[in-house]
Amino acid sequence: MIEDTTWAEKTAQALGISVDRMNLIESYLLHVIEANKTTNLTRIETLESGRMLHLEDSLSGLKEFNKAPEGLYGDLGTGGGFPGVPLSIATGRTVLLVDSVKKKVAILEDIVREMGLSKQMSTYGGRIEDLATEKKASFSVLTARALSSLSSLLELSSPLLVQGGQLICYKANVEDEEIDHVEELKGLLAMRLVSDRSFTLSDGVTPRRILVFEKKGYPSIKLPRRVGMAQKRPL
Ligand SMILES: C[S@@+](CC[C@H](N)C(=O)[O-])C[C@H]1O[C@@H](n2cnc3c(N)ncnc32)[C@H](O)[C@@H]1O
Repeated sequence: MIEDTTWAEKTAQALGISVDRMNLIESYLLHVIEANKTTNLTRIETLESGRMLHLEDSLSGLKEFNKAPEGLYGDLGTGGGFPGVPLSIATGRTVLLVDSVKKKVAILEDIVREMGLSKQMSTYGGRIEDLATEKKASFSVLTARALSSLSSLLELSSPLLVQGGQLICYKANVEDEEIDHVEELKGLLAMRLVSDRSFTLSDGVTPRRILVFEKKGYPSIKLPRRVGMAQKRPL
């Protein structure tokens, strides 16, 4: 119990957020771990590993997130709500949690309601490509962790973003070829790399790379392509 308090306090201080918000973020993780006993939301099952691999990791992009333009925020392929829920609680920014698996989204909806966070968080149970048709050029910031290759992420995000809107990608190791490839797709997708930061999580070994892309101009192909194409047949 004493150790739990210390973790939330230490993390809150390191990140410059209030202890109350950090406690709420940790409480969300506990809800996810509980729900995970009956439905597969995440492969992470313990509080200790969840603190690092879900909470610390989700919040590791705060620096980039805080610089993103004001406006609608969406977490693409949110799964158990990461990084969307921790980022939303930490900053007070409203979020749309997007995932194609309706069962997962229904559980997130329940947790969010139970925690009294429904005003700040809503869900979309469907594919990103369909959201792009329904809410074209509506988002100022998007996040994506453990979702797809960079080229697929840029293709899925471009039609959703307003001009100057940003996509924050949480990646592990990225090959130079993948970066070169998205450079080549810059004109086609109207998405350009604006920041790139690499580090390890607090265990000293888990690699993390945060890449931020900005929408500038208009894609030279019609987006979204047919549902599934961006991930099955990346450009
Ligand atoms: C590996 S999980 C990552 C979950 C979470 N972002 C995390 O880092 O813990 C990827 C999630 O993306 C969702 N997903 C994949 N492709 C999608 C698409 N085209 N539209 C909506 N959701 C998608 C999957 O259902 C899955 O829940």
